[in-house]
Amino acid sequence: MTIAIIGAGNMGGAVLAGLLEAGHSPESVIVVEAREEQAAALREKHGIRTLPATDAAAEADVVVLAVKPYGVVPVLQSIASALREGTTVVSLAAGVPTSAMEPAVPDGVSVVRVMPNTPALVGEGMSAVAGGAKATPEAVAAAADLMGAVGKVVTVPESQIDAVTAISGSGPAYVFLVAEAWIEAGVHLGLTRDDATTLVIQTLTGSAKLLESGTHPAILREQVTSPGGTTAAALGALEKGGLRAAFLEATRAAYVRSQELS
Ligand SMILES: NC(=O)C1=CN([C@@H]2O[C@H](COP(=O)(O)OP(=O)(O)OC[C@H]3O[C@@H](n4cnc5c(N)ncnc54)[C@H](O)[C@@H]3O)[C@@H](O)[C@H]2O)C=CC1
Ligand SMILES: O=C(O)[C@@H]1CCC=N1
Repeated sequence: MTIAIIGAGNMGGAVLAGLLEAGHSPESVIVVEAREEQAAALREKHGIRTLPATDAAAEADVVVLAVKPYGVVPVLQSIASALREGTTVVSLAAGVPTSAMEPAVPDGVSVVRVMPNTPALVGEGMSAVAGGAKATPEAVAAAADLMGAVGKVVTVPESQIDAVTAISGSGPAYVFLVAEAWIEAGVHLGLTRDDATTLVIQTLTGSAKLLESGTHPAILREQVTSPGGTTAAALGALEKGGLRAAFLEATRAAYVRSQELS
């Protein structure tokens, strides 16, 4: 199977690295990248080919679109005549519905929309996959397989992609903001910035692993919370500060913004 990646920045670059790591041969992956310096660096690092978009599209069984959202439809229009029947187009772009992409491709080409997130850069991504109206089940499965190279995958109806964007697409930024605030809080308490950073990152990593064990978050939280103790004092302050309400509001804002962008 030949995979063409159009746009090898953060997301496209992560998918490229994940595919090669998962055992795809460099000969089976073609990159289309507007920045020649980046294209040359990827050729050098991975031994892959870079080609003009139409040449890559003509060879590909799967075309991954990882350009900025405004570039998606123009790129599809520019490669449409080169796409063969049976090709799958997988778009990673936020806010571009399959209904906007499907008119740009010939009949017999499946369009699948994916919402990934940046931990894909380290093989720990979370992607949701949604097939367009004309996508075959095989095409949806191929997209899920592709994103499986850089993390976990769920399949959802496209109507839920805005909610996915609000939860996992934008989600890493929520964690990074919390980490930033938490580290600064440690510095306020007199820790060195290095120590505070180590304490926070390892606490996040260890807690994420405990969550992965499948125990409900409320039970894990109770295990940390002695009656009348330090955690109870901190949690009381977080509740008073409106943490839960802030999460509801934040994700609602991302959801609404995702709908607006579409
Ligand atoms: N960064 C994020 O957290 C997420 C990004 N996405 C989506 O992924 C897509 C890519 O985002 P990033 O990787 O962050 O952007 P980026 O700016 O890092 O990468 C885009 C790449 O496409 C290249 N490019 C632009 N036009 C091109 C063209 N016509 N032909 C070939 N290459 C072209 C650019 O040179 C650049 O390397 C966007 O549509 C975004 O909505 C989706 C979910 C999360
Ligand atoms: O902020 C954004 O619009 C994109 C979508 C999900 C993550 N980044």
